[in-house]
Amino acid sequence: MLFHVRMDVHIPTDLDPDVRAEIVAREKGYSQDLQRSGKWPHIWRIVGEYSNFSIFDVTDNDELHEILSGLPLFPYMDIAVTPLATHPSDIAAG
Ligand SMILES: O=C(O)CC1=CCC(=O)O1
Repeated sequence: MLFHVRMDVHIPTDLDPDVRAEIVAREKGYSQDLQRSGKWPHIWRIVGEYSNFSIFDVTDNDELHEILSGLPLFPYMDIAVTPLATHPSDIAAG
């Protein structure tokens, strides 16, 4: 199942810089492992915002929830999930 996910990051400005750097580094590793596995095939920075648009390719809602709630930055994010279905005009879908 494909999902479009928007993540808006709001790290408190008073968070210790070393703690912030450690969380952001863990986030990168977590994300890149999932990208390599094929479960997170796209991630795009939204221009001018500390936000991203991502595509997830997972088995079901529960797997997506597990992945998103495991993000090191999860406590500092607003997340919006949109499930995707095949468009009848998509030539790639046949
Ligand atoms: O910077 C972001 O958009 C938050 C994020 C998600 C995965 C990652 O590496 O950073």
